[in-house]
Parts: sequence; structure tokens; C-alpha cells
Amino acid sequence: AALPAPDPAALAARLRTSLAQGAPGAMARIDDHRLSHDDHATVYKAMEGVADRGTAEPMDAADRFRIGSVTKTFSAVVLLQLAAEGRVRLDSPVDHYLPGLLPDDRITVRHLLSHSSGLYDYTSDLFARTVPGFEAVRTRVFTYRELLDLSLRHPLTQVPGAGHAYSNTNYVVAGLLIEELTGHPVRTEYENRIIEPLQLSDTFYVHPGTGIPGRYARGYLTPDEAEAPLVDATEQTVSWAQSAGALISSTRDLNTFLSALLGGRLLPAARLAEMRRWIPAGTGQAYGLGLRRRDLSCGVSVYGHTGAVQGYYTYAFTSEDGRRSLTALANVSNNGRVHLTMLSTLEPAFCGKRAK
Ligand SMILES: CC1(C)S[C@@H]2[C@H](NC(=O)CCCC[C@H](NC(=O)C[NH3+])C(=O)[O-])C(=O)N2[C@H]1C(=O)[O-]
Repeated sequence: AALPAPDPAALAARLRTSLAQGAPGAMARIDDHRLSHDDHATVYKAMEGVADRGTAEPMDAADRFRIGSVTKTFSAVVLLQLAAEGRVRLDSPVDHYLPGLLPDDRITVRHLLSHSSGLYDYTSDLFARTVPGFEAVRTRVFTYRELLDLSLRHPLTQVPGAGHAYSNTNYVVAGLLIEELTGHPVRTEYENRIIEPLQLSDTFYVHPGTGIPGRYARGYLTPDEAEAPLVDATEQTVSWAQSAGALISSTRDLNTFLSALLGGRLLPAARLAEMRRWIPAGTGQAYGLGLRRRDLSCGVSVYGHTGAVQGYYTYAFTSEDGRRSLTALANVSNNGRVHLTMLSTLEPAFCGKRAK
């Protein structure tokens, strides 16, 4: 079905609303291949505010940033490629590959990737107090085992497979599984299977480094205390997340990645179909394997992931056929109003003037 043309003016207006709600800067890029039969894309860029509050450097759509849980889609693609190669079975217990690691041998690889394992999310403890929690881990380097141990202090939150229960722990175990199956660090697998084949020259896994290569937007964390000043959260290891959230990328590269994924250029059709077996995850949204589906007001569904890492809110989605992609970024976090406004950029991007 034809998508309505994007409404760039409405998209830019929503970015300006995010600034009024506390974001120092915001940006978005749409790559639209639906207007032509060749691979030429019509590119729309919108940018508002600043990438750096100290220098007032304007936000630029080419700026790199921390993508948070959009990383989970990369990790899921690696495991689904390994499944296509016959090196892992989605419905096998994790215990088969990592004996004794988890407390319940009913937890399968599919449970991890669909967030239905019941493994407790350790970040609920780490970040109960936003700024102190962040400052306590911003330069720490965790092992996967240490993060899993933080989770296993708590019982499972549900019987494995009972439904969608989002937990970063699932993608920490997914990282352990990737390393066990391949003998390589996840960085090597991201590079060999996704970054290099798609020429994602703005995409990096620098863990445990704290810097962002090249030109980037600084990210600002909103304290829990009203009126307290923003905290510059740019430099951090993101070791609390790793294969659950430590990638760096750009609006261009995430659009290329999601367009390739939904366009069938990263996974065989049968594996992409597995990724799109949906579990309900709230009104108008569902979760597959490392992939979110959001159902928009105009009846269009879009596919991708969101990300929330200290200082950065990311929204990366594409159309059913991967021919129109949007990535939007606000360089602030812990701000619910900005989150909802940025989430609403999907509407003008995919519903155009029919957006709600
Ligand atoms: C499900 C989410 C939203 S949370 C999950 C993951 N991010 C985290 O787990 C970090 C949460 C703390 C971030 C911090 N908030 C606090 O400390 C609040 N006390 C802030 O806003 O910077 C990610 O990314 N996912 C998002 C996703 O998948 O969209």
C-alpha cells in the first residue's frame, strides 16, 4: 500500500516542541526510496537546537550518537544469522549452549530475543536514582557475568514464555551466547556481519572506551530533581549495557540498517519472518525478536527499535518493505515529555498530512 508522502514541516515542528520540553537539540533523517524505482533515495533532514550546550555548536543530522537499545536489533540479527547457518536453534534452551548459566533450563534463545524469559532487569536497581546511579557506573567496566549476577539476585519475574517482559538482561545473555557460539567478541560479529557489508561508516562498538569517534552530539541527562541542571553524560563506557545498548551510530546508518533488514538484505526470508512473530507489548505496539512494531494512526505499521541511554533518546523505524526509514534523536534523556514527542515523529514521517 502506498505510504502518504512525509510531512517534513510537521516533523520539524515536533522537534521544536522537544526543545521547548527540555531537549538541548533534536534531529531526524528520512530516507525515502518509495519515490523512485532505482535505489536513489529522497533524503529529508531536520535539525533543531544544539549538539553542544557549551559551545552552542548546532545539531547536525550527520552527528554520531549513542543508540542505546537499538543495539538489540543488531544483536538479534547476528543470532538470527547464526540460526540460518545452523549454529544455534531458537527453541533450544540457553542451557544447551551455556550450561548452568541461567537458573531455569526452560529459558530458550527465543525467550531472550523476545523479552519473554522473565529474567529480572538489573538496570531497575542500577538506575533507581537517575544521576547517582549513572555516576556510579559511567566509567565502570562490567563483565557480562557481573551484569547477569545483578539480575540473578532477583527471582524470575514470570514463567519463561508467559508474555512480553522487557529486560536488558536478555540481551546481555544474548551477547554471551554470540561470544560462545562464534569465539569472537560481539564487536567482531557486528563488524563482519552488519557494519562492513552495509558500509555503516558512522557505526562503532567501542566498549569499553568512553569516547565517540569523529563528530558527535553531546548527550544530557535530566536529573530526577525538578529544576536541577542537566548533566553532560556524553563520556561513558555503557558497560552496563554492552550487547544490550552500547553501539554508536548515526541517522543515516540506522536508516540504511533498518532498510536493509526489512528489505531482506540481512536475513533469509524465513529468519526475517521469525523476527516478525509478534508478542503484544502495549497499545499499538508489539515486540518480535529484537524488533518493535508500532501501529500508527493512519493504519501504517512501522518496524525498528527505540533507545534510551543516558543523554540520548533514539527512534529508528522503517516501513514494511524497508523503502522509507526514519531515525530521530534528541540529545536528552529521563524526560518523559520529550520521549513522547520524539515518538510522535513517526506520524508525520509515515502518515504525512494524515498524522495525528
Ligand atoms: C525500554 C527502554 C525505554 S529502557 C531500555 C534501555 N535503556 C535502559 O535500560 C536505561 C534506562 C535508564 C536510562 C535513564 N533513566 C533513568 O535513570 C530513570 N531513573 C535515562 O533516561 O537516561 C533502552 O535503550 N531501552 C529502551 C527501549 O528499548 O526503548
